[in-house]
Amino acid sequence: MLIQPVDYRSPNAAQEFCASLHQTGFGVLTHHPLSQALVEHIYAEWLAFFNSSAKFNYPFDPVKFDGYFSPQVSETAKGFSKKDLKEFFHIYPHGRFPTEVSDAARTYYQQGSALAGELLEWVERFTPPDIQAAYSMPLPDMIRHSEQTLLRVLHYPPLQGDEDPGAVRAAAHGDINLLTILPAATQAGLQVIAKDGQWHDVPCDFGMLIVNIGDMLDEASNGYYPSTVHRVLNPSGVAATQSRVSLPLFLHPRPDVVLSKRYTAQSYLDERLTELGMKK
Ligand SMILES: O=C(O)CCC(=O)C(=O)O
Ligand SMILES: [Fe+2]
Repeated sequence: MLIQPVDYRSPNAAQEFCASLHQTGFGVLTHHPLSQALVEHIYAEWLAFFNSSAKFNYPFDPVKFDGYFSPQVSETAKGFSKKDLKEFFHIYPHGRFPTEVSDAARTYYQQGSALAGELLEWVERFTPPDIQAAYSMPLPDMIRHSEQTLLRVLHYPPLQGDEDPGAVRAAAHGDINLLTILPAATQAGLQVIAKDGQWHDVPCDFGMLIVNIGDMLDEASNGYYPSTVHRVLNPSGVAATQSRVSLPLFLHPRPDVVLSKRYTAQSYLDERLTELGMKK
């Protein structure tokens, strides 16, 4: 297995976890503080939301970037021509939130952001001094009072058999932000690419928390923490007839934060969203 799960409660958790992030761009935590019951509640009620027409009342806002993104407006990964087979809803503190669901996802936003902030402290602590010296500020300061962190509720619909050949649930991509935390989804399918170019399944036992480095942290750490390309495969067999729901939280710095000599968080995000076809 490429990625060894780390028990959040273990005395060496921070060190082992950061070693995994350094080596693979990914880390997996067991026995972490996020409530599995809360996650399951969100999966169930948002699946019902995606299966209803209420979602159309919240069309995505091209400026604020909140709301419902249909499969027709979904992302096209960098270097790909087909849109991913997914629909999703973007939750921001300042954005719209459906009246059809409970506030569970809002609660998760708070708790997930707090945990992601703690994991960013771990990352800071286990950054080698020469790399750390180039951070424009300590990593936890980059997210202080940030309003940019994004909770995405993702629905991959059952496959109908008439999908565009070559279209996949999530084509190979790197995340744009600092750090992503992702509870194990309702189905397997997430894979990560290793240095030798082989694809590996990411451990996804229900209850695990998957964490990965995004491009902004790769940029700020000069590649010490690599943003690793990952994808979600199309299922076959019975799983193809079922939905997959997942819940990535993308930890973002404030827009003015300097990432490197080349980029602020804002200039980096603008460039990447343009590449994704999400910003004109
Ligand atoms: O659905 C998943 O398991 C991963 C989603 C993902 O990689 C993304 O939205 O960036
Ligand atoms: Fe991703």
